[in-house]
Amino acid sequence: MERVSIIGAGAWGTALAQAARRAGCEVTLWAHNPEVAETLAVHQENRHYLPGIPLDPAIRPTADLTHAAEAGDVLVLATPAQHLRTIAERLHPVTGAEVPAVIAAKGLERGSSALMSAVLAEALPGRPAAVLSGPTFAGEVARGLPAAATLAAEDTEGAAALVETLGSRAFRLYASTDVVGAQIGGAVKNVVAIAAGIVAGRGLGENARAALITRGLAEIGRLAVARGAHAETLSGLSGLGDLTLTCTGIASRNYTLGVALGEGHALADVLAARRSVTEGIHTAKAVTALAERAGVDMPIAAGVDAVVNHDAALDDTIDALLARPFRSESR
Ligand SMILES: NC(=O)C1=CN([C@@H]2O[C@H](COP(=O)(O)OP(=O)(O)OC[C@H]3O[C@@H](n4cnc5c(N)ncnc54)[C@H](O)[C@@H]3O)[C@@H](O)[C@H]2O)C=CC1
Ligand SMILES: O=C(CO)COP(=O)(O)O
Repeated sequence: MERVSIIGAGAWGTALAQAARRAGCEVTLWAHNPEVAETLAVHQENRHYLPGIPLDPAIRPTADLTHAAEAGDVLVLATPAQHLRTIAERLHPVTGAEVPAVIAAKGLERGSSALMSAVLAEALPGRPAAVLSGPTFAGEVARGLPAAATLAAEDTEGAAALVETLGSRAFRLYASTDVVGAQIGGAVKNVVAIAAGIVAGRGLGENARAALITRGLAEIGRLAVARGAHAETLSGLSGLGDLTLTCTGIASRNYTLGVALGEGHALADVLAARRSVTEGIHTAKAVTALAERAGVDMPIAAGVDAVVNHDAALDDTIDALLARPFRSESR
């Protein structure tokens, strides 16, 4: 039986623990907060981040990172993106260099604008790194409803091996070698989802949301290709698949944040009422800086960054987007 350690017991880490159990793995689940590990052990339920879903009692919760690292022949990193560096640095001295690390976080690092694979290369050097990304709301995956995602690793055999380890009937994984494309799709869709939510919350209509999703995909594609991704990855599960889910599904934290902003609620009030992470806020800042440096036009991401990180007025930002000059659709 393969031993898998999931690092991060938020909604997604918990769902991945369930998926790995269904795939027949021995699973350890590390929680940053000892209280979460305790509730997982006592109730076989993640009452903090994924309430109401009974978990496989064979999942082994722990708050001891060294123990979790030693218990896994595969590590799945499911912390929020902004915490991945610190956790990976703590893992460095306690894991073997041969242990593959699968990045399940979706985001760019604030400040450096680095992809999670670049963060990992610095914090856990020399490790085979893979990326798991796709349209996967945690609650549905935890319940065992069917879902599919991209499992990308530069090494084809490594990707295929991880698909075998983590994939199952209800959690269908598709191997890819496009580590960059899978990460950019997964990270930037959160930013576009905030914009899609704003469109819905402001009552701008279904046409506007479809336009926003499509033009959002265009700007994700421009950045991804500029960073060396394959264009076709962006029409796959980690691109169009996740973008569609997150820009329409009411289980999305990013989309519902946008809806609330569009309805006129203040960002601080929405965030104060949430325990869970809304990745698009951080990634909006990071991706806007990255796009500026790379000379890639990303007006939707820049608009979201202006609203959520720089207090720009919503209606002015929407007006500025609508006033942009007409251009060829292929640009
Ligand atoms: N929830 C979902 O449906 C999916 C989430 N993801 C991605 O997975 C990542 C984790 O998201 P969720 O599990 O949903 O988060 P969550 O909001 O459910 O939980 C947040 C997690 O962060 C942990 N945390 C808080 N402070 C920390 C710190 N200083 N160091 C380390 N960990 C800390 C909390 O203990 C908790 O485990 C995100 O990048 C998200 O985009 C990816 C696919 C699906
Ligand atoms: O990544 C996700 C689904 O694939 C979860 O999206 P949210 O973080 O917006 O809830």
